Amino acid sequence: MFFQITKAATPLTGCRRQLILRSLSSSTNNIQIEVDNKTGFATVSMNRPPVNLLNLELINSLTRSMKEMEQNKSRGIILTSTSNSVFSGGLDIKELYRPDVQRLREFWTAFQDMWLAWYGSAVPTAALINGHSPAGGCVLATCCEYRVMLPKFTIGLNEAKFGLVPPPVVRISFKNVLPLRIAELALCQGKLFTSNDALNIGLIDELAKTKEEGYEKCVKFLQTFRKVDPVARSLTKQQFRGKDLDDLRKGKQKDLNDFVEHVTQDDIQMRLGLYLEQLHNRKKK
Ligand SMILES: CCCCCCCC/C=C\C/C=C/C(=O)SCCNC(=O)CCNC(=O)[C@H](O)C(C)(C)COP(=O)(O)OP(=O)(O)OC[C@H]1O[C@@H](n2cnc3c(N)ncnc32)[C@H](O)[C@@H]1OP(=O)(O)O
Repeated sequence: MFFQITKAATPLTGCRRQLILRSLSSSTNNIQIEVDNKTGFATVSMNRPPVNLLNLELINSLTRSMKEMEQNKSRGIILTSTSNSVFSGGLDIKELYRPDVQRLREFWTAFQDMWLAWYGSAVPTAALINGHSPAGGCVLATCCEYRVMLPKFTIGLNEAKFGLVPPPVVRISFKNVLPLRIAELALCQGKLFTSNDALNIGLIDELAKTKEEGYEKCVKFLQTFRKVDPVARSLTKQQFRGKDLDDLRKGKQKDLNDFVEHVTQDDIQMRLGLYLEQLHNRKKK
């Protein structure tokens, strides 16, 4: 993939000059990448209005972005969104409801690959959670090594609430961040935590009042690796996450078959249909 590089001021950091890297091969422009001249850190912003739902195309763009930044020897990545109120609304349920099975298989394979790329990234990562982050949004945030969140939003894995069983790939990164008992209870309850509660249980690392402050906190975290050898850092991270990554790599086909079998069940389809309707009618009441 090719990037067009232009210099511009960024809304994130006021007048600090940054390189804006815009994906040319993505016809939807669903990701924006900015590289800070001073720090060399890249900000990857999900840009799929209105609520950054993870459809096949956005998922593929996220995977490609990570691979390219690794190839470019990026020194750190901040994942955020261009929205003012949503980090990511999670999976686009339209991908799961009455699906074309071939596309559903492609969709879940892409999600597995995105998880492998972000959870296993060689580059240090921080999530700047500038809005709600349910389900798939929470998975992305927990794939990162550090989380800074803005107040009065929610984050968590709420799948159980609408009748989905979170597959292993969804549980693992959550479990990597939280004590096991809290993770188990939260998953069984389908609980969404407020920013404050997320801080109290350790689901996020810091709160920030504004996106700019959150950005600075992410930068500060990434800078903690400045004097660490990048290869040693990356191999050490692999030692912690390697088994999880290997388990999915080895079990990819089974995980895919389980996912498709689960999602295409009549009962699950009915629940997904009801949930979509509920979301659509939410504001009419
Ligand atoms: C045994 C192994 C097999 C197991 C297989 C299990 C499968 C599970 C797999 C993976 C785990 C991950 C699952 C998910 O991510 S599912 C998605 C979960 N997400 C949610 O529940 C969030 C729902 N959305 C919201 O709560 C809100 O939209 C919001 C807080 C994100 C944003 O609120 P707001 O800004 O007020 O926006 P709107 O609510 O107005 O939404 C705008 C627009 O978007 C539609 N919409 C919202 N979320 C979704 C969604 N997830 N999928 C599809 N569509 C969505 C919403 O209906 C509006 O559209 P409109 O009605 O047409 O205007």
